[in-house]
Amino acid sequence: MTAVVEAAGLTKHFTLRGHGGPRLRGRGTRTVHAVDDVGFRIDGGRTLAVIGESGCGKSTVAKLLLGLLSPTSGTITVTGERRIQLVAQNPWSALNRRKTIGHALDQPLRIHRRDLDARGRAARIRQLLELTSLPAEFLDRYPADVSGGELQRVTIARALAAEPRVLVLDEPTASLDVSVKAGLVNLLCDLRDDLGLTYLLITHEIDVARLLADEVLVMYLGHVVESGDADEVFDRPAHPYTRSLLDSVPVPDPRRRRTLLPLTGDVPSAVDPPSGCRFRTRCPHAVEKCAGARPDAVDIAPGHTAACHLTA
Ligand SMILES: Nc1ncnc2c1ncn2[C@@H]1O[C@H](COP(=O)(O)OP(=O)(O)OP(=O)(O)O)[C@@H](O)[C@H]1O
Repeated sequence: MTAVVEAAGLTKHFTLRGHGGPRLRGRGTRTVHAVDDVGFRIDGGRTLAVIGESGCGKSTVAKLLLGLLSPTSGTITVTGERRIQLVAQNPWSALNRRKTIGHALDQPLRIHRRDLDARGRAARIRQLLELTSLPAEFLDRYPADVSGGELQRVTIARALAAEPRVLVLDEPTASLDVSVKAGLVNLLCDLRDDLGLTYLLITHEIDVARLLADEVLVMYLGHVVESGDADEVFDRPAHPYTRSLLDSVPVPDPRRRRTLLPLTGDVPSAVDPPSGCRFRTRCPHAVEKCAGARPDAVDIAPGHTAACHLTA
């Protein structure tokens, strides 16, 4: 396996200046620890899911990969040509309501496939619709004429027009009904396998991560608290945060139910994160040591690590 995406010591701090913001409570400069010393790799054709509550740094990792932000320190690299596309949560905001779907698909081809003439682009557009299981008559329709699930397929088709190797899927199913979610997840699996795509999936939907991910990175307040093979992490979570996060999701299969440790309270501010283990202020098992040094990631099983003083 060869790594297509690799992050090492990846760190992004945002500086809040002046005394205008409500978070500053006065003058001076504060630092938002959005992403701190994060490392991972995604091999070609694989899916890494980054999971965690809102504010844990998932979108910041995605923006660093897309090159929309530059790291404060550390690196995030993509091998070969940097062909990465984003599939965002809200397909309505990603598309121009006044332009047809045909236009939305033609636009990226004009930029990324200069080798194609009008006829070549029309053929490629038909292929893109087929790839995403959309009918050819969609070409003349407007975003308002199709359902949310169909529109998300259009945004996937549009992303594919740029011939990417890597797709960043940022909450791709969050705006969709449960009934259309499964179809979209299946489509994403098929596209990955047929086109050899590599995915970075950002989600707070554990069921979607379970279906799509090969590997999982669990983030809490900018830190990676657990990572590894998806089945291993989901079936044998080692970090108290992962266990609580998974316990917050209803599980229909009683064999998969664990002792419930649901999350209580909110994620603390990333401006002044807790010392040591950042989860300690909400952790039911926290002991004095947890406020001291940041726990190192230790091996739980081959390819499965957790950063908790109590599992070390
Ligand atoms: N441009 C910015 N300036 C200041 N702080 C920021 C900025 N972008 C993100 N943050 C902060 O960085 C932290 C991580 O945010 P991020 O959006 O990456 O989290 P997330 O896990 O993706 O959450 P969500 O699911 O809500 O998008 C949060 O505390 C957020 O407020």
